[in-house]
Amino acid sequence: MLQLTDSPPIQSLSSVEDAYEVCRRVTAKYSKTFYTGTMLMAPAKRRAIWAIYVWCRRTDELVDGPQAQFTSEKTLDRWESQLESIFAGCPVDDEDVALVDTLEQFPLDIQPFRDMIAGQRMDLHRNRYDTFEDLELYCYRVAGTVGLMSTTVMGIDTQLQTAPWSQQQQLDPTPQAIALGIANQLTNILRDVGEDARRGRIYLPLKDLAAFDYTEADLVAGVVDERWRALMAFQIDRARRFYAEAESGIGLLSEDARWPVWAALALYRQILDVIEKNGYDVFTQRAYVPSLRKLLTLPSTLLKARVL
Ligand SMILES: CC(C)=CCC/C(C)=C/CC/C(C)=C/CC/C(C)=C/[C@@H]1[C@@H](COP(=O)(O)OP(=O)(O)O)[C@]1(C)CC/C=C(\C)CC/C=C(\C)CCC=C(C)C
Ligand SMILES: Nc1ncnc2c1ncn2[C@@H]1O[C@H](COP(=O)(O)OP(=O)(O)OP(=O)(O)O)[C@@H](O)[C@H]1O
Ligand SMILES: [Mn+2]
Repeated sequence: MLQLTDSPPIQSLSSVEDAYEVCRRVTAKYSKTFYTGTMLMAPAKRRAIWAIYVWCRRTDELVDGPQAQFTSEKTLDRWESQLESIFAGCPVDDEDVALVDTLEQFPLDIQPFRDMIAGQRMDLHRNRYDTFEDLELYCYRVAGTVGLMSTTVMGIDTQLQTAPWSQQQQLDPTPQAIALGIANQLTNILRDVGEDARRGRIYLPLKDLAAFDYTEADLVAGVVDERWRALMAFQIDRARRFYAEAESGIGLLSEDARWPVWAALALYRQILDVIEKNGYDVFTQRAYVPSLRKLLTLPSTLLKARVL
């Protein structure tokens, strides 16, 4: 598991190549979907995403990982200081070396990284969300921000920027990048309802539960009945609407980024299909897309990347 080092800075940090290899291994281990997406990318962009993935994973692990019980606001303050150091070109530990190198090649803005930490601060103090608007802010912070980081690395199609008709078109894919992050986070929340409830967290908006006459006690008990199925169908439909919004922005990305993003979108969205196939029982079984199914999905995403 990833650990945030409390020890004094390591004197001899790893080489850039070794740091990227660590990031590659961590991405492959913790997210087969995103690792698959990165393997469709050009090498420089692929390893930059690995470096960002590891920073995001370490940030999430502070509040979600095995050391979470020791994490306080001060821990996140220290992590934010380490972030400032990285953006100043000064790595503190081995994994930072890869992100420092990435920052030398891609003009990443520090704000989405700060917003991600703000999202983790919400997880420190909050384990219920009354409305979808409350939840949407959380999803922006922990996932929409990843869309912004990733888009900077993948790049926007400059030919579109100079086309004669470009003034009339929306050429900035920021809203769609954020939408894909939110869609992924909503999917992750639906997949992990049982796991999160066992840790005392309910991300599903309480107003949504009430609208389907389903209680927090039902959720903690893992009740799967007509009320639960209707509530989950409503949640899945909303997540799919965010995926649909994201799709409209992929064509604005650099050509070499479109297939990886179509692939990552399609693979993650398939988790929703598996939840439906499992009868919405996210309490006793974890919905996942088998590796073969992931591979069989790739050709159709390549076609979409070329045509749409
Ligand atoms: C192919 C590609 C560019 C992928 C980006 C990979 C990346 C940098 C992901 C970081 C994910 C991460 C660890 C974030 C920390 C907080 C967190 C855990 C967020 C949730 C991710 C779940 O990750 P995982 O499945 O590994 O977690 P489990 O432990 O298995 O639960 C999230 C669901 C957020 C994921 C959000 C994204 C990957 C953003 C996607 C958006 C884009 C790539 C923008 C595309 C651009 C346009 C115009 C559509
Ligand atoms: N956090 C987890 N808890 C339990 N099982 C997991 C977890 N992560 C992955 N698995 C198991 O690993 C296998 C692959 O699942 P999955 O594709 O979701 O892994 P992953 O690497 O987390 O992918 P992604 O995060 O992109 O969805 C499945 O058997 C799944 O049950
Ligand atoms: Mn995972």
